[in-house]
Amino acid sequence: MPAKTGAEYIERLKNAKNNIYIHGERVEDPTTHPAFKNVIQSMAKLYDTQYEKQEKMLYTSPQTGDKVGMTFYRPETIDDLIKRREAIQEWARISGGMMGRSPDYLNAEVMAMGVATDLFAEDDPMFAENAKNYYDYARENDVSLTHTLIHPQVNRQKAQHEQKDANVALHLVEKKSDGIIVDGARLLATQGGITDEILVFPSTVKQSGEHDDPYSLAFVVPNNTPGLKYFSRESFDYGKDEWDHPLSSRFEEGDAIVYFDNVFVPWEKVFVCGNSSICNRTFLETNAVVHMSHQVVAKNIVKTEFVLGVILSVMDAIGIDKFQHVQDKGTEVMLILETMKSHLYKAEHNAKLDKWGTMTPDFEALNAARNWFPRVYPRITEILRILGASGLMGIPTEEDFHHEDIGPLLDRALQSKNLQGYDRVKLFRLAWDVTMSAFGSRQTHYEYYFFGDPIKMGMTYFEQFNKEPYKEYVQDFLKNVKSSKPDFTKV
Ligand SMILES: Cc1cc2nc3c(=O)[nH]c(=O)nc-3n(C[C@H](O)[C@H](O)[C@H](O)COP(=O)(O)OP(=O)(O)OC[C@H]3O[C@@H](n4cnc5c(N)ncnc54)[C@H](O)[C@@H]3O)c2cc1C
Repeated sequence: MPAKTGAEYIERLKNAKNNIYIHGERVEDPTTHPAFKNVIQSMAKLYDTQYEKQEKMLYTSPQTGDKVGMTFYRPETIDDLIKRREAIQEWARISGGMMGRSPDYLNAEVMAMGVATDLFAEDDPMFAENAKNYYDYARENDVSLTHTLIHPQVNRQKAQHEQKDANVALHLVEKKSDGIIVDGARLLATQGGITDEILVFPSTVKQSGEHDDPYSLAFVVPNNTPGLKYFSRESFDYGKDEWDHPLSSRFEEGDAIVYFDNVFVPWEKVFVCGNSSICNRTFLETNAVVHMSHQVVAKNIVKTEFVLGVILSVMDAIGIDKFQHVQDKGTEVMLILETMKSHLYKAEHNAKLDKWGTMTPDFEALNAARNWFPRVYPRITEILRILGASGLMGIPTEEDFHHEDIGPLLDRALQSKNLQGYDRVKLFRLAWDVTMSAFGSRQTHYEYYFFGDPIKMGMTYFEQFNKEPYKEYVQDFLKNVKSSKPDFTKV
């Protein structure tokens, strides 16, 4: 089946009748529900773009000859890697990088795990075959995915099996001849319920011991599998129009707690079954984390370009661009952008074929970028907030501008250096939605946490960093410093 269109994505969701709960009700049809219908339209736009820009967004399937999504592509050369990244950035531009779970993120994971399958075979060759088949299936059917990696946040000092109610977390209940039964809760699925299927994988950073084997699982199921439930958080799409909420009204992806109520998973959809050792190594040893980081860094470059554009437009609008500290803040964001681009460039141009023949970006560069961006994105939005000042609060709605008494007054009162009040508020509403709305705050939270706890990621980075050359460098330097060390044994 060729890559899907937006209409096909919507049709599948309508027919799937996934079990989603929000605001105290069960959602009958997410495609028409106020909390989901707008982001579903944005997802549909991504899929339609595949056909509007076929040259960039599609390629010929090696299996069926159909045109399939470029974001499933398995790169074999550096040019391939760049082609895939250009497709990623094409999608990211549609939302200003505000859709963290555009399908390319998990398509990269499915591709990597479907090719580098040796690890899954450690337990049973069937699991490796499953991973390979799933990549083929997802690519050929343009399956949209969410994923869930984390156990419930009960007591982080204890391993899962030590928790007071350990089986609150997703765990293996039973192995049967045709599959497994799993039960319990998992966190946190962005776009939970509004994709076709859900991937369950271990955390990218947290490690488990063998006592946690019953909680160490990797599998995939359709979202309408009996017993699978999504408990969505309150929606930040308040039903306002695009002018008032330019981002929240279109790109609010939602996050959901996932509950597996004795869910049956057929063996052919299982990749890891009760093996913490394999889980601990999954993301690194399959290079999935490398390909996912490539997507993330490419997407976050677009996001930084977008927010920098908003910052510069705000500066122009209120005539602050010549002030020293304002320029310095603009420079801070420009430096972040250029540094991210350098990471990406290094990652792509130092890419190497891995042992499975996949062109794999240089992880050193991507790992630095994925550890760094969560630390600086909050600063980027802080800068926009500081520069916007009261302008981020003086933002009447479009209806106010249409009111015959006050519209003309607002248009005059809120004028800026280069804009009439109406256009200046349109810009500042965007700045507010990037920074201060519920949607904007969640974006900052998302960038900080979505890849894992940045503190834990930073510790792993520190531990894995090759520190010896730098210590030796200083040792050599010290050796050459003229010294006359006293003989302390004689004192
Ligand atoms: C907006 C958003 C969207 C997300 N989307 C997804 C998604 O689609 N799929 C998915 O699987 N996950 C998703 N996540 C979850 C994300 O993976 C986790 O937030 C992340 O892994 C951190 O885990 P946690 O939230 O359980 O934090 P915790 O692990 O509970 O940490 C809470 C705090 O305690 C500290 N802490 C915890 N343990 C230790 C320790 N041992 N030593 C020192 N400090 C510690 C942490 O540093 C942190 O400050 C999302 C998160 C957010 C915020």
